[in-house]
Amino acid sequence: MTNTHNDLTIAANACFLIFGATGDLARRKLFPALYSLYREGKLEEDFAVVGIARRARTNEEFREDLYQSIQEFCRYKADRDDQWERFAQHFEYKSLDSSNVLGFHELRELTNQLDVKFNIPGNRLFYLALGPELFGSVSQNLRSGGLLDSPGWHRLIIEKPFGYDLKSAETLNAQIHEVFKEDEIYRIDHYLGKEMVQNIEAIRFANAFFEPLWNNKHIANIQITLSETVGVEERGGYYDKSGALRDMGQNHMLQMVTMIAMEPPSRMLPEDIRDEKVKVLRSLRGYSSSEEVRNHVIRGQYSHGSHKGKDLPAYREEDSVNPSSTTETYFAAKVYVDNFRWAGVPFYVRTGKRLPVKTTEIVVEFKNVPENVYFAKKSVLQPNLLVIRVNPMEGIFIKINTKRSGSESVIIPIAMEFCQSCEIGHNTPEAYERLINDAARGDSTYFTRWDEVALAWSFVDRIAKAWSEDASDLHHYPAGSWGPDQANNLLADDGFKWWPVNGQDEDDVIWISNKQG
Ligand SMILES: NC(=O)C1=CN([C@@H]2O[C@H](COP(=O)(O)OP(=O)(O)OC[C@H]3O[C@@H](n4cnc5c(N)ncnc54)[C@H](OP(=O)(O)O)[C@@H]3O)[C@@H](O)[C@H]2O)C=CC1
Ligand SMILES: O=C1O[C@H](COP(=O)(O)O)[C@@H](O)[C@H](O)[C@H]1O
Repeated sequence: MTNTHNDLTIAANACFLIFGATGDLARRKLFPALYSLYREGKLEEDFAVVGIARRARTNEEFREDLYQSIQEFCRYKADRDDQWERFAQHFEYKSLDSSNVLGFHELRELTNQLDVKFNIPGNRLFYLALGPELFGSVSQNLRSGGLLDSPGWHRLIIEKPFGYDLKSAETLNAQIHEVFKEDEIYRIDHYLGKEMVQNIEAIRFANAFFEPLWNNKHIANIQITLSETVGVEERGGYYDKSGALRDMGQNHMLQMVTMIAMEPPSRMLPEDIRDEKVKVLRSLRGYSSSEEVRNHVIRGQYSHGSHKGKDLPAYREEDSVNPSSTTETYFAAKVYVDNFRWAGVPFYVRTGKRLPVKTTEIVVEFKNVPENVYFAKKSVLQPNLLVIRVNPMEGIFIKINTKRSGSESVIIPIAMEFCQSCEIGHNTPEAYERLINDAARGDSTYFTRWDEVALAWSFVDRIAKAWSEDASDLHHYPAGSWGPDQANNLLADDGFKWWPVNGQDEDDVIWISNKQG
């Protein structure tokens, strides 16, 4: 296997045009990412950023918003010193309505001037941090307004959701393709920018003791949990139309399944990796009938509850949510990848809002040794686990069995943990930081290609269709709980259980960890 990922140290030399520059995503993620890249030398002095939105802002006001966003959300804090002044002078604001081509000619003039001012060879990175209804028209306006006439490369980063279902995604894709070629389109799935999701490749392909066991002969099941403590916050309007399956399942969840299940690519090149991911998506067993869906997918919606003593409203009481909504805020599914490697191995996946803990974790449960011939009378052997902790804690642990020291044959489980975030602390780049840097360097490995998106929608659409026909299987769970009990039966029916996240509640396990305290 050849590793041909681009050199991470190359600095971007481009004009970034951020559409939606006064919005939540820009403030919480994009500006902090750009500042971190600057502090780390991945942006040098030959770049410019134009923030675009409708509301009026002077450049000074925009730079003040930028400063506040960095103070609040960036892993580096800024001082109002020369370095800050140098950084801020790369930012300009342009007020325009993106759905209308009128302002785009002026935008082109502005970017041409910035090219000269900052010695940029016409490279353009367009970031659409806008509502999805604007993605198509903005792409068209970029062309009509002459923004694609500059020398250099032109790339489009597009936010999720990429469509609402396969049909709408196809329409959107066709609109964008009228303007941009596939290799110029960078569809964001920010989970692919997370350190430990990217680390899956290394864990699998750089370790002699994992890859030979990475198949249905040795793996009993895979569990992926994306749990959130938050509710829908200010996004009730969007979320009530989307639900957990579209919001997290179609993208982040299935992307993690592909990273775990894909075959080793022949080279670590974007297209080779994406080809392997597509094969996994093609192998997903589709559930079509209502009965199949009910047997394999559990959905839930949070009702009134509490978390850490705080009273929490029901989903139906949240702002901009239909009071009789049947939108799921939770789903758990048993997924099969029907190929030679994974035949018969269930992938149990679950995600939900208002669960007890914020965590993203992947558990690989290995099959037991053939027979517990030696220790059965005294000990119950626990399965070996490999646990990849993605979020918020980053790291891995493995759980193995060993003889209790001094005993004759008492077997005890030991968890050996490497807490990566404990080692490097705030130096872990944020997902958006990596992804913006990758797009600026032309590395599309951790962005989703159209065929991945389309296949993921095909899988999700069937479930969504069955659900839309009959909502009687929507279970209500108290906010602050682990979701509907029915999700436990998915595993119990196969003789498994959800492993506690973060290794919590496992009193009998001895931990060996680099964590302090
Ligand atoms: N926020 C988040 O954490 C995440 C967001 N996303 C996606 O990112 C995108 C942006 O989300 P978010 O920042 O939360 O949304 P916001 O509603 O906070 O921001 C929307 C932005 O778009 C601008 N805008 C809206 N209409 C126009 C228009 N016609 N012309 C120019 N600018 C316009 C708004 O500014 P103004 O009103 O001044 O025009 C504002 O800057 C969405 O697609 C969302 O789904 C994806 C994952 C996470
Ligand atoms: O894309 C989304 O992701 C967030 C969770 O992201 P994380 O990085 O904090 O785990 C989720 O809250 C949101 O609903 C969804 O749109």
